[in-house]
Amino acid sequence: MSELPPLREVIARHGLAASKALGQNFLLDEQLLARIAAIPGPLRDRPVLEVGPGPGGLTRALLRAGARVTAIEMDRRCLPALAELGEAFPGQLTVIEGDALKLDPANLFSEPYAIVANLPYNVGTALFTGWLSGEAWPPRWSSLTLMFQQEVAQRIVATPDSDAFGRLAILAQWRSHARLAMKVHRSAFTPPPKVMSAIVHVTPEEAPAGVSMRWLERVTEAAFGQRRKMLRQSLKAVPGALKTLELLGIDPQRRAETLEVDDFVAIARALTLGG
Ligand SMILES: C[S@@+](CC[C@H](N)C(=O)[O-])C[C@H]1O[C@@H](n2cnc3c(N)ncnc32)[C@H](O)[C@@H]1O
Repeated sequence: MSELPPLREVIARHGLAASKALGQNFLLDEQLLARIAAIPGPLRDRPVLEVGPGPGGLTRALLRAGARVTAIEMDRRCLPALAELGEAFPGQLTVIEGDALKLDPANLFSEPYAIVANLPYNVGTALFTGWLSGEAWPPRWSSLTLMFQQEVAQRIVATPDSDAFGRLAILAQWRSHARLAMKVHRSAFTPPPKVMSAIVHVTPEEAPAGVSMRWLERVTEAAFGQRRKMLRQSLKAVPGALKTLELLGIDPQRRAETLEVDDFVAIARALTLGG
């Protein structure tokens, strides 16, 4: 294991007081960071995209695991600390200064890459939905290992018949496997956020044939936009949807959250076929 200065020292030496505006809550416990870096599986010589490395705690864990890391960070104050880290792991770390919301990571890699990130809540959710929403499948990434507020993580892995089940679960599960990999107590962060966090791990699976993402989104948006209503009401505005329920034998008196992910896929497939 490379000898590196403790993260607290790196933060103090580079004046990296956590910025609220940038959603900075740093992880400093190196054992915890090593466990997070192990979630994607063996990383030796594997390309990894890390979004929001900050002072580099998770980054050093990924580098120690042998990954070839490309890291995107928008806080330029962190760049000297990350440059030092790069020197300790020659040839393993590339740092890009920028806003991950404005960059297409696929352009940075020539082979499948694992994405790992501990991001501010709003940025994490926006990137997550973007990475899962492309029509092209499988995606260029091989897995997502992302920290969320625990409540959001639970919505991503939710199963039917629960309040947490909705658009996010369907987006994450209809052609991927999503699991809650680790809960992280708020006290693990500096400074501690108000709520608990959890890490979700997502791997792509084969996409069901004949389903367009656009139709799936349209149906789930309508169905969960009025989640307390029966489907015959909530899906009224989606052309062909009520007829499709009848053809598939889905009772229109049911509410969206009682349907399986596969039911939404079947509805979207019929609508995709119909136009
Ligand atoms: C919650 S901190 C985590 C830092 C570090 N990965 C850790 O685990 O200790 C989030 C990091 O993401 C960076 N960040 C926030 N928004 C970003 C964006 N749109 N693009 C790239 N980095 C961003 C912040 O500057 C910060 O360093």
